[in-house]
Amino acid sequence: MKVSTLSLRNYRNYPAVDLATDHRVNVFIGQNAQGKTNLLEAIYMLALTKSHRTSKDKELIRWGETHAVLSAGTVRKYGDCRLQLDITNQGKKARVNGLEQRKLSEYIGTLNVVLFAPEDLEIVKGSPGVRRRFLDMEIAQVHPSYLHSLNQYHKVLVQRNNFLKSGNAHKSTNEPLMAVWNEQLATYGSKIMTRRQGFIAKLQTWAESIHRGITGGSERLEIGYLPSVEMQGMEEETVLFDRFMIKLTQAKEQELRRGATLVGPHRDDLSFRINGKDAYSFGSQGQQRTTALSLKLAEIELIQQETGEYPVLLLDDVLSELDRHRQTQLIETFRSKVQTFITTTGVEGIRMETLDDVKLFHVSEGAVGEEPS
Ligand SMILES: Nc1ncnc2c1ncn2[C@@H]1O[C@H](COP(=O)(O)OP(=O)(O)OP(=O)(O)O)[C@@H](O)[C@H]1O
Repeated sequence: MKVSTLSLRNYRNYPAVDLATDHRVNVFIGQNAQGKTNLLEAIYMLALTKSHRTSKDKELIRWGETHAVLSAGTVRKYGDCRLQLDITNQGKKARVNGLEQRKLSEYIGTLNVVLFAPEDLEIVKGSPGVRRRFLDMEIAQVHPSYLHSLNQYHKVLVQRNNFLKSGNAHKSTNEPLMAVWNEQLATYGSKIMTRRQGFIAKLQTWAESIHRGITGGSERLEIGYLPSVEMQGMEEETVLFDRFMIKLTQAKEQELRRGATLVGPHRDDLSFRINGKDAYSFGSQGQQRTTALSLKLAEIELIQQETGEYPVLLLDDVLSELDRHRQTQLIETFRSKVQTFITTTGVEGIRMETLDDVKLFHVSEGAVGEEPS
């Protein structure tokens, strides 16, 4: 999979830019705050219809404007595609080859990307919410129905939480209403959890072998799923549903007291262990960074396995943070098979001689100049 052209209109600090990006490696070079990450964010938006930096779409529209448009030409195994995303204060609309997509959740997956940025360290070091977001974004790219379950689950969760908070949930006359929400919560919740469990099992296989390669065989990475409803091995959705319902019954009194839903995938977490030790508590900064890198490289392979095509790799200012060995490992991975977009303040850290088909773009104050190839 490849992005061959990229156009931005009134996006972040870009009034208008049109780029030919039909190269294996595209490098955006520029000083700080010139708009390099904005370009990667635009590609990420075209893939996932969400920014990796903000949940407020308003921030993406150029100041003083009301409408931003992103578009890209993509080259895929089964034909080329023209993608377009319109962003206004009222919402977003996606088009594929000019045809408006009924639902954004059905559009996601048309372009697959893997982004690796300094903030990814937070997947290991940060709060459980960061890890759940990582899981959700990655699974949604390869399983569009996952996003549907997630959206439905959150709708039920909000209603159920409001009800628990209101104090009306104590009344026995309201029990039938609670029973309906419990069933919906367990239905969508068990779908989400079985998907997460399957995804993590596959991610583990890839990440463990990649991590071993990066560390020269000295470290064994294990990824664990910590679901809020106990799972025994690979679970059937129906078995999990029953257990979810039992857990909700058991938690009833506590939920009424606390005024919140205490069971379900909104409380899931992930664990990372290096040679048997928890990377969150005991990992060095370098080990945590390598763990995040292994996860991202594993995702590349996993997307290929699930979709039959390699995703586009977006590297936001990360090469300079890696030592020579890890940098080489990263470059070797994407060199032959993955189209890559890199942002950097200078090319000194990048061993250009190891790359072929590279294009340099100079980014300055919302304008992009192409260096002749
Ligand atoms: N909605 C917006 N409208 C106009 N300009 C914006 C908007 N949002 C952000 N910017 C501008 O975009 C610039 C930041 O761009 P970006 O984050 O891509 O920087 P960068 O080149 O990646 O920098 P660094 O190397 O520091 O990460 C800033 O100058 C900021 O003021």
